[in-house]
Amino acid sequence: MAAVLRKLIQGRLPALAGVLCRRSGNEGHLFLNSSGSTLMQPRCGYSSPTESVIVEMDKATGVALLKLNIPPVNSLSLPLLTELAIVLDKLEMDKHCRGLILTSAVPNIFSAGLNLFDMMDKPNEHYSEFWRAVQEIWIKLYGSSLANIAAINGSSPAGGCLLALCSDYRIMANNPHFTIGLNETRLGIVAPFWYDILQWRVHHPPPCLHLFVMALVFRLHVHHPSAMTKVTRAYSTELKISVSYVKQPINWRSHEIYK
Ligand SMILES: CCCCCCCCC/C=C/C(=O)SCCNC(=O)CCNC(=O)[C@H](O)C(C)(C)COP(=O)(O)OP(=O)(O)OC[C@H]1O[C@@H](n2cnc3c(N)ncnc32)[C@H](O)[C@@H]1OP(=O)(O)O
Repeated sequence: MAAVLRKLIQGRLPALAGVLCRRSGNEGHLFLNSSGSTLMQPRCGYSSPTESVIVEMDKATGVALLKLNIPPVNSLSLPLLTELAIVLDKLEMDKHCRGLILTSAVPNIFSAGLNLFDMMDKPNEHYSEFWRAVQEIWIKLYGSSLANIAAINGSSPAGGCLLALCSDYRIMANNPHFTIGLNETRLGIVAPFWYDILQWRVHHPPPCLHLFVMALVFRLHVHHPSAMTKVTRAYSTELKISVSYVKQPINWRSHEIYK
């Protein structure tokens, strides 16, 4: 909670909002179209060594666009998880970076979840390393001090859904062919209890959070800059409560769904 409040105080969420709303047209503006592709003009960029994670940093706003880039399905293999962790660490340490948007460079797929081949026919040491890497990504994204949004521009089953749930907010392309959810139960993989809680929070967001983000997405700021300021001021208390709700420490004993 402290981390989220810190983001709010440091103005990181509004910074991210600025990227979503600042300019009209396609220039510097991120949105998802019906095919799920993201449009944004980067100011400068760098990539992880194997380009499995492409990073486009908008220096003007301090918001980094991260595109997962492992065709055919962005499955979360040990190398991809490791590179993503390195990129997240770099951004966290970059004092110019204020927020990130996680999306995919692979058409129609956000992420197919954990790489199935990393979970079979491997020595025990591999499993330890793999699950440690999974856990690390969850901790880095959920505990990040940067404001982060998942721009889900394709199907996102299982671990792909987990990536999205770790973000502060999710926007998914409106395409009936794109699916999201926990299909891994069919494979006998039991999702941990906190996964449940994350989903519950996503399905029961405080109304104010929606109001705020929707206002941004519909570019209230572009068409009515003063209205956006009014919304932010009028709901400042609710907004703080909403934002602090996004990443509460998870304590299943005290959570509503376990009472
Ligand atoms: C404390 C911390 C604890 C943390 C604990 C956290 C718990 C998290 C639990 C998470 C568990 C998981 O993620 S388990 C993973 C579950 N994921 C899945 O079951 C994904 C299933 N895949 C799909 O639904 C589909 O593939 C989908 C992504 C929609 C794309 O469909 P398409 O028709 O476009 O493509 P396909 O033809 O199916 O797939 C293209 C190729 O990609 C391969 N492929 C697809 N998914 C793959 C995958 N996950 N891993 C590897 N390879 C995959 C296929 O075999 C094909 O390979 P070729 O035939 O060689 O071309």
